[in-house]
Parts: sequence; C-alpha cells; structure tokens
Amino acid sequence: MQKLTITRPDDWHLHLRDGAALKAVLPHTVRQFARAIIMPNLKPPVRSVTEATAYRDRILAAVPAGQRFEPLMTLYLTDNTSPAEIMAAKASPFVKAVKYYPAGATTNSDLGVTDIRQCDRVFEAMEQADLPLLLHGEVADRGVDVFDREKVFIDRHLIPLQQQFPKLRIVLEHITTSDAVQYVLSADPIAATITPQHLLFNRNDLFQGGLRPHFYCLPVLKREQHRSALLQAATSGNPKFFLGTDSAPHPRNGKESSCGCAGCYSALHAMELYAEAFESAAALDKLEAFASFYGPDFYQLPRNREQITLTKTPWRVPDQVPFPESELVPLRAGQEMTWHMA
Ligand SMILES: NC(=O)N[C@@H](CC(=O)O)C(=O)O
Ligand SMILES: [Zn+2]
Ligand SMILES: [Zn+2]
Repeated sequence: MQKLTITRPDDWHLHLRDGAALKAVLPHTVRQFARAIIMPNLKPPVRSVTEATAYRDRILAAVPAGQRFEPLMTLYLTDNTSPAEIMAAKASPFVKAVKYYPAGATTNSDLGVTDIRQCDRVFEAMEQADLPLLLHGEVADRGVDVFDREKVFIDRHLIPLQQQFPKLRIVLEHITTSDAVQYVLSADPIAATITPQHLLFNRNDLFQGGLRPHFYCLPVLKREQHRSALLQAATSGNPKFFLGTDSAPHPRNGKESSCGCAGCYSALHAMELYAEAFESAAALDKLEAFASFYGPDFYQLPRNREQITLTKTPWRVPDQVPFPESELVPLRAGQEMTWHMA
C-alpha cells in the first residue's frame, strides 16, 4: 500500500503545557488531530472547572489562524477534590474526564492522590455522573521494581476499584504490559490508550549503544514480549484500545541531564509513527478505527468527518524543533520515516 486515506484522528492523551511551550507544540498536534484529551499536569495543576475553562481559552488562543482544533479538558484529581467539583465538571461542556496521578508517580504528580482509598466519595460522584476516570496506572512505591509498577497497580488498586465502582468508566492510560492488555480485555467498562513509543520500541532501545534519554518516558518501555502484546492489542480491532500519544514535551536540557525528565515528544509525527507500527503487523486496515473511531465512541462524542492522507514518502525526522529557551528532540530524531502525512 502506498497511500492511506482515513477519517481525521483524535489524540486521547496529550500534554500541551502552557505559555510559550504551548505555542511551540500546539501546531504539530493541530496538523494531525481534530481533538485531544488535554492532560492537566501543569504547574500548578488544573484542579477546577474554572481553571480548566481558562486553560482551554489559552489553548484556543494558541491555535494557528484558520485552523480548527477542539481541546477536551480534564481535571487533576487531588486528595482535596470534592464531589461538588465533579458535579460542576459534569455540567461543563468542556470537561470530559478526571485524571488520577498517584502522588510522585510521574511528571508534575506531586499534588496527585496520596491514598486512592480516600477518594471514594469522588469516585461515587463520577460513577453517578458517568464521568470517565483516566489513570496513570503505576504505583509510586519505591519498593516496587520500576518495571513492575503497572502490574502492581492493577492488582493492588485497579481490581479493587472496579469491584467497588463497577459502573465507573475507566481509561488505563499509556499501557505498557501484556498484563494491562489482559486486564483490560477481562473487565468492563474499561478501555486503554496506547502510545507510539510503546508500539515501536522496547527497553533495549533505552540502552542501545549508550543511555538514550529521548526514549525515556513513564511508564518506562518494557520487554519485547510486552511490546508485541501491545501491538497485537492495538491492531486487533478491539474497540477497548485506542490512540493516545502521550506526547510530552520537555526541553533538550531537561532530558539530557543527570536526572532526565520522563516523556517522549511525538506530536510532530504521531500518525506516521502509528502507521509504521500498524504496517509492521500487516494491519494498516485497522489503523483508522484505532485512531479515529474507538476513542470518540468511548467518550460518547461524534466521529470526525474530515479525512487525512498518509503516503509512502521517505523523510527524515528533524534533529530538533524550536522550543522556548531550548529545543525539543522528537522521538526518532534524525532517523528516516517511511510514511508521511500530507
Ligand atoms: N509520560 C511521561 O513520561 N511524562 C508525562 C506524564 C505522564 O503521562 O505520565 C509528562 O507530563 O511529561
Ligand atoms: Zn502518565
Ligand atoms: Zn501523559
């Protein structure tokens, strides 16, 4: 196949940051995607409907002239989130979900939840309101091996959560293991997003000839058997698995450091990366539903009507793209890609 025309996709997990960083990265997402679920882990985080509405306005103000993009907002769950805020979120036309970060698990998660069992009233309100819960599904427990943190989260927190709130709609974000695939397949109502890096790379890529900070994100890349389980899930045509890039911009000096930040930048070429992954599984025919149908279906939103076209045109990923006071190194910088989005 040389050319692929599909319904314009959406990104169901995206970090846009704020201010000058937002202005630098947003055009990349707008080029490819019609809508995105916007992560709330700003400094300080987006904790209320008022803050989410103001952040949405800043995003819309940064959309390049003449282009269209719809940010779908989320609230950052803390120990102090109230059921009243959940009701306000449900009443808002802009807020589509609530994001749970275990305190200390990832970038800007210090104000995340310290004990999930303290959130019962909020989860009850979300279940009633049918407002989805998005999970960074890792325990932050330093005693748990970093490669096991997703599986331990499922066993320790997710299974009890689903038993207690059986109607709460959940998205297990950026899944990285066959354990997560198995769990999502076995339970309801739960779906999962999958990033391009977890479909294309395994943990060997983190150490290929030296330490490769631009492959470092959380949850960290896993063994090949897990990558191949994710690719199988993404290309299976099961609507429980859909696109979420987790594109997470950090300046070069934040990544190339003695304590490098977690996050891969893929907004520049997300669809090209996914196309390559799907082609490797001989499943390009499954890309459209993964990228453009199952996400809106889960969020109970209409599917997009416009189309995009990808062609087989080799091109080289730039070594870096502009970013305030530094630069941004995209995933696979300097390497050749096979697919190109016009
Ligand atoms: N994925 C990452 O490695 N980083 C994300 C946070 C997150 O999604 O966990 C970020 O905000 O930088
Ligand atoms: Zn995360
Ligand atoms: Zn993320």
